[in-house]
Amino acid sequence: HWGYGKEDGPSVWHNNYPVAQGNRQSPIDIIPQQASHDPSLGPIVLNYDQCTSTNISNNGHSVVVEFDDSDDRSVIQGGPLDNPYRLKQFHFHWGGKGCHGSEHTVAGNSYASELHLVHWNAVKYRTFGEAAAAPDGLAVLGIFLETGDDHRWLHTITDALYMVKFKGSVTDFKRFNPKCLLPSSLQYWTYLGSLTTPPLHESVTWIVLKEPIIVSDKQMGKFRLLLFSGEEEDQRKRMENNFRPPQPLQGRKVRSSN
Ligand SMILES: COc1cc(C[n+]2ccc3cc(OS(N)(=O)=O)ccc3c2)cc(OC)c1OC
Ligand SMILES: [Zn+2]
Repeated sequence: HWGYGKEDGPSVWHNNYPVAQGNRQSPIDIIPQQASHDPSLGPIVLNYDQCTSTNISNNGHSVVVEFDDSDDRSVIQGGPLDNPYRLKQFHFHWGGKGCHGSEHTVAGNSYASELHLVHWNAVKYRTFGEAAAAPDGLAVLGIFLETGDDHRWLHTITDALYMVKFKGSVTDFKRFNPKCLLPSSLQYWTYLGSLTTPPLHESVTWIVLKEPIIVSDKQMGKFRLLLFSGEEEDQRKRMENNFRPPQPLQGRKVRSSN
């Protein structure tokens, strides 16, 4: 199976997932000066108010908050998107103590962590899996986390992490509205890419916010109490550095909202 270690990490994923060497892989290094400003790019609109989070779990790669995506209560639309895309889950990628762990980088600089809100095109496709295999199936909103002061609302998530320490653990996590994790500006970069973990499907319209949110070292430290390993495994492997490094741009254009 795949992971983030020396033997099973991003450098060998192509053995089982050849698309890893495809021409629209993610993440990428975003170079702001090379992004083309596109006045036709409208603002992104997030309707998360009826948000319907269901549970929080440790899938052995990250911590994931799932949503009930049986209707259009939580959607993202506008910007580069032709349809509303339905929120399915969000999860994080982070580094080791004091190291950086974001997936996208900005002019070669990485942030402490990166939050991904994963949405699927329920107008054109019947299921997430079907959408995940289609070039316009998914839209992932990426938000950088930078260390500084405590984040007022991230506690709701970090306080629940002890309940999902081991791979395969899941617990109820209701009525969490991810709107509280957004920065003040929704200015973004957008480009066509892929899932950043296997199966690495090239089905993602990426929308990466320019403004990071600020979280404390202490809050980031709680993510590192999670384990890649299951309760029954004898070696405990701390969950950290669960990020894929930037991939070749392959001639793609990154567009910038104004
Ligand atoms: C619910 O069904 C699926 C769940 C998943 C779980 N999954 C796996 C990998 C993912 C990688 C992701 O990559 S990221 N880091 O770019 O956001 C996002 C969501 C993911 C969700 C994958 C599927 O097919 C690809 C599914 O359809 C069969
Ligand atoms: Zn991700």
